[in-house]
Amino acid sequence: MGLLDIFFGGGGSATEATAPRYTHVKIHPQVDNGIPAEKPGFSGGTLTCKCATNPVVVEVGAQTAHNHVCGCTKCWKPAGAVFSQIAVVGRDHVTVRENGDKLDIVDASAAIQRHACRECGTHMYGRIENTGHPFHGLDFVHTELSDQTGWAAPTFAAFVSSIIESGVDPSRMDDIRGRLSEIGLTPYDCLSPPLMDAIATHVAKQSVH
Ligand SMILES: N[C@@H](CCC(=O)N[C@@H](CSCO)C(=O)NCC(=O)O)C(=O)O
Ligand SMILES: [Zn+2]
Ligand SMILES: [Zn+2]
Repeated sequence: MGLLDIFFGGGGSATEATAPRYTHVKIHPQVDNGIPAEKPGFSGGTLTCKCATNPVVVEVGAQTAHNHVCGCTKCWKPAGAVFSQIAVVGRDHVTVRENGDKLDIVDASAAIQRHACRECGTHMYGRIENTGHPFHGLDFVHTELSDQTGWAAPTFAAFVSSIIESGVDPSRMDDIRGRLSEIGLTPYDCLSPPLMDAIATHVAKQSVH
């Protein structure tokens, strides 16, 4: 194979379909069997915790944005999942509707204060109270807690290397990154480039040059 073949994909036709190689690798129930389609015009729904009785219900009155799977240790994951799935929405669109007395803040010192059901442990929304934070004004929510369909689909994977901090064997990382790429969730070890650029822009505006 010559240099041009390497650059231009010699050895296979451009239309040749590549069979998925990593279907045995599980990421999160919302993405393992196909990512549900986002609906144009979708305008929100309700999130319900996992309690069989008196669940906490939170209304999210708008479509979410920047949905992603997150490998960090802080975001809530359903049982058995290696990643969480998490999106943002304007804080003004998040309202606790039922059993809010069951909510506790997981870690008040964290940038994102995660309000979790103390009985089942589900994180119902994460709020940034620091007005200087680049994402102040946005709440973090897990739309898989909703029965409605049409929420923003995840588009990338964040904090992928951080899954090792939760106990994943480093030898699995090639397969996990392979699976994420295969399903269209480009893996990053921090946030996606547009979000990192937004953070850097915020920091640049705050600093005096
Ligand atoms: N390696 C750490 C990373 C934790 C981290 O920085 N998480 C991000 C993303 S959470 C949603 O995408 C973050 O912004 N955290 C702020 C916070 O959690 O308050 C780890 O895995 O713990
Ligand atoms: Zn609960
Ligand atoms: Zn996270």
